[in-house]
Order: sequence, then C-alpha cells, then structure tokens
Amino acid sequence: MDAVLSRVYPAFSISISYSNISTCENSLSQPIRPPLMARTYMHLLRATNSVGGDKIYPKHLKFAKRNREPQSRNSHPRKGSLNLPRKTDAVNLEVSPHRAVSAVRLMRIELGGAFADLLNEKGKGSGNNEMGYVERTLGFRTRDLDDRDLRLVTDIVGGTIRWRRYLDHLIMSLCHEENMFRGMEPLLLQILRIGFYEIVKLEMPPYAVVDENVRLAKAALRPGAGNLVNGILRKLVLLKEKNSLPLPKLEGNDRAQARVLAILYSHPVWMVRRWTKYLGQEEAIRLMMWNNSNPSFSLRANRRKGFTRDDLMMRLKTLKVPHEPSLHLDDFVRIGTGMQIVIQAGLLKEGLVVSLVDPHPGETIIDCCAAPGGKTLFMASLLSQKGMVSAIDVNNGRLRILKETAKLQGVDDVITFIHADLRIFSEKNPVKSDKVLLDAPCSGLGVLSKRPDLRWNKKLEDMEQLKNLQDDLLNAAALLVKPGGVLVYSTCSIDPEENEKRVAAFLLSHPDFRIEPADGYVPPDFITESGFYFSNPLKHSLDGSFAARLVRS
Ligand SMILES: C[S@@+](CC[C@H](N)C(=O)[O-])C[C@H]1O[C@@H](n2cnc3c(N)ncnc32)[C@H](O)[C@@H]1O
Repeated sequence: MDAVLSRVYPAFSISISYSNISTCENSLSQPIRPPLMARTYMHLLRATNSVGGDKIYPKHLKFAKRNREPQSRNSHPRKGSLNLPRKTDAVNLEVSPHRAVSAVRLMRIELGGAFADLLNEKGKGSGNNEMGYVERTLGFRTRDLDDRDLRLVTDIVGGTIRWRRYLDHLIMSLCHEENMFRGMEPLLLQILRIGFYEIVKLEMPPYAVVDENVRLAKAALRPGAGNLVNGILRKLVLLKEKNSLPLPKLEGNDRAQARVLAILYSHPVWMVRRWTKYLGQEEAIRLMMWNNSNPSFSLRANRRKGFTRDDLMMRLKTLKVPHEPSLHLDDFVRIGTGMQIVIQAGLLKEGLVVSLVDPHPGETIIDCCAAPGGKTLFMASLLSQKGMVSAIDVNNGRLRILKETAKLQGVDDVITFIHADLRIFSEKNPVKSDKVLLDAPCSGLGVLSKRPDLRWNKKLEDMEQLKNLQDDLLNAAALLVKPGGVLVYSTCSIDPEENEKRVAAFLLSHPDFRIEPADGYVPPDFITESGFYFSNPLKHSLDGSFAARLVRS
C-alpha cells in the first residue's frame, strides 16, 4: 500500500523553529498594516499561540492591555469579544455555517498562529472543538458542516489568507478613511475579507454574498457592523460591475513596481524584490501566480512494490479522499484535500530526496532533522529490517509524532529516536554512518502554495538567520559521515541562498567532500546543470525543493 508523494514535503511538515513569526512587514515595504486589535480574543490566543513558540501581534496585544476598559458585559455588547465562553445551546440557522466557521478559522490563524493547512482538514488540527471556537468567538453555534461546506471553508480560508494583502488594499480603498480600516475590529475585518474574496476572486453571486456576510456581521457583532459590511460590499459590487476596482498601476522605479506587484499578487514586498532579482519580473509574477493557485498533491503508486495506480485509487476511494488520475503521468494520482487522511492511513512515502539518499538494507543512516518523519519512515521501510536509521530532532513534540507513526507503520524496530540539537550531538558522539540526511530547517519558499500563511510569517531577516543555521547544521552533519559515505543536504526552498550557495560554502571549508551528480537517482528532468536535484514550481508544477548528494573521500 505504498504511495509516493511527488514532492519533498507533505503539507504538514511545516514548523521552522527559528523563524520569527510576525504579521508585520519588513522595512522595505510600505505595508498595509493590519488593524489594531482593540479587543482581545484570548480564547483563540490561548488555544493556538504556542505554535513555534512565537507570538502573533505582540504590539497589538500590549495596546489592548493598556487600553483595557473596565470589563462589564453590559458595557460591551459586541459579540465575539469576550474572553469567557458563552453558554448557549442555540443553533443559528440564519447564518451560513461555512462563513461562520471560515471567519473563526481565520481569526485562529491570524491571532493565534494556528496553521492554515492543518485547520483545513476535516476534524484535524481544529479537532472536535470547532463549534466550541465558533460559539466562543461568535456567541452562537451553527449546524455541523457537510462535505460541501468543508470544501468551501478550505477554499475561503486558504484564498483569503493568500490574497490578504490584495483584499486589504481594496477594503482600505473603500473605507471612508484609512483610520477606519486600521482601527477595524479583527472579526469585522475577517468578515469583510471573506466577502471581498468571494466577490472578486471566487466570483460568487455578489448580492447573495453581500446578504450572507451582512447577516453574519449582524449576528456575530451587532446591527451597525452589518450596515457597515453592507455599505462597503455594495460599493465593491458596483466597482466590480464597472470593471474599475481601485488597484494600483505598475509604474515607477523598481521599488515602486515591487510594491505594486506585492499588492496585485498579494505577497510581501521583500519576496517580490528577491524573486525579481533572481528570476526577472516575468518569472517572479508566474511564481506568485503559482503560489496563489489552489494547491494539489500528487501521489505516485509505488509499482516496485506491486502497488498500481488502480490500487491507489481504490484505497483513496475507500478513505473518501477526492482524487483524479494524472493526465500526464501513468502512476500518478492528484488530490486536492484529504492529505491528513492519506498520511494517517500510512499511504504516503516521501520520494525523491530519499531516492537521492538511496538507502540499502544493512546500512546505517542518520536523519539529522528528522521530524515529523516522512523521510525517516520511508528510509526505514527500505532497509527491510536490516540496518538502522538514527532519527535526530531538536523538537521533542515532533519527534514523538514520528515515534508514534513509526510504531503504527511497524518500522520502529529499525529506528533509534534521538532528541538532541544536532550541533551538540555531533560534537559529543563520534559515530560515523554510511549515509547522512540533513533535511534542513528552511524558509519554505518552495511550498507557499500549500502553506498560504507562510508568506506573511516570514521576514527578510529570517533568511540571514536561516543561512547561518544551515551552515552550522551542515558542518555538524559532516562530522557524522564515514569516509566514502554520503551526505544529502535538502530544503523545501527555491532560494539559491539556502540551496546552491550553502553547498558552495560547505565545499569551500570541506575539501574532503565532492558533489556526486543526481543522475541515476532521480528523473533527469529534475537534475540541474550542477548535478543537484531541483523541483521547480514553474517547470514541474510541483512544490519547489532542492537536494545535493555529497560524497566524502
Ligand atoms: C524541514 S523539517 C524536517 C522534515 C523531516 N525531514 C520530514 O521529512 O518530515 C526540519 C526539522 O529540523 C529540526 N531542527 C531544527 N534545528 C535543529 C537542530 N539544531 N538539531 C536538530 N534538529 C533541528 C526541526 O525541529 C524540524 O523538525
């Protein structure tokens, strides 16, 4: 029952412990700052703020505390702003459930740092508490979501996050004044973003969208909020009908153009500038369009194990995961949602980076940054119970997930789990292995289509920190390779600074290592002139990823 994901990372292999998560832009841009959080949504923050150990909106939280007025239910009639869970059994049938759930998920992601991709899967990440969050945030429950509602929530949440900058530009342009936008309460802003996204990007029937979002604002906030949503959305509908949305023109110098592109394609300015520098403006635009497209995943049936595409499709059907056969590749099946189900069913094996490691029975392998473990598990299964994979990770929680999955998949007998910082471990343990994989923490710039929130959480400064960390980890990993052994360095980034340039810097200080071209390990289409593995979203319609095979003399 093997399937191979035809890209380096699954959607959930996400957390980069070293990133500073922040929703504020870097100084290169003139950002549309998110509105001040004048009210607290502590139940959202408490529930989800610990992801990655970083806090979202710190300044705004301080602001909220400093300005807190004496709390009294009577003096705060707005719904959705109180910390205490409300007790109500009432199910609101007036409000469309998918919009209510989308608004609350967006609040959780933006205020609480919950991950968009985990939240998008049915019943996972958000768990069975979904209605609890809805009730505490909006003050009422809705009926449970059916499959169609869930698909809409996935579309709306993912799209609204991706297009946030573009939507905020439009919303701000249609507010009477900038301060109105900046001071807008978070829930009201999410409702407007949903309405704008539905009208402009999903092209849903506009007056129905207006009606539904007005209803949501009235029920979740107050009648005045509904009137405001009504006024702004109607303005938008008129402008859209006249084909005159207030969007900036692409003109001026490079910096000015980057700012415009950042709005039109909804990315941080620093990313636009970086890609324009590396790829040229045209390719940078294509890349942003890819990042904004709806993600799909390709699974490959592992024929070597006698598992055909029909078998794979049968399993997906049983698991109720919507899928379709690839038009171009015989063994491939494409799925849009349901990746969590695929992973839990143990149906997924990580592909091409592991092909570059090329594990054989009897070998010793160290997976230096192993969790949550897609590659460890695949490598372990290739050992046929002979040999050992040492799975190291600094994050104990993620390592625990790996342990549990290894047990479920029956490969835990060939894995040693090591909770350690690689840099310290490699100094203290003079072990030498046949193969070492360093799947390094990275910016994730190759997987932005699957991680809609990631672009807003990354800053230019993170890139410098990551480079240093990657260098340190490469140096540490090299200590674990025996003479004649292999070191594979991989990332899910398309940024040369994290890929080719890290390898070049490493080789300068490690003359005993040389590049072994990826020929013979991965399909030729994925091999660069320098012999590296590289999947390019613009060329392969897959997530971006990189790997280098380095052999020690
Ligand atoms: C890109 S993820 C690895 C994904 C994993 N290889 C897989 O296929 O599922 C990077 C991992 O590196 C770990 N990490 C970061 N710094 C580390 C360090 N100094 N030592 C060991 N692990 C580290 C993170 O906890 C994270 O789990």
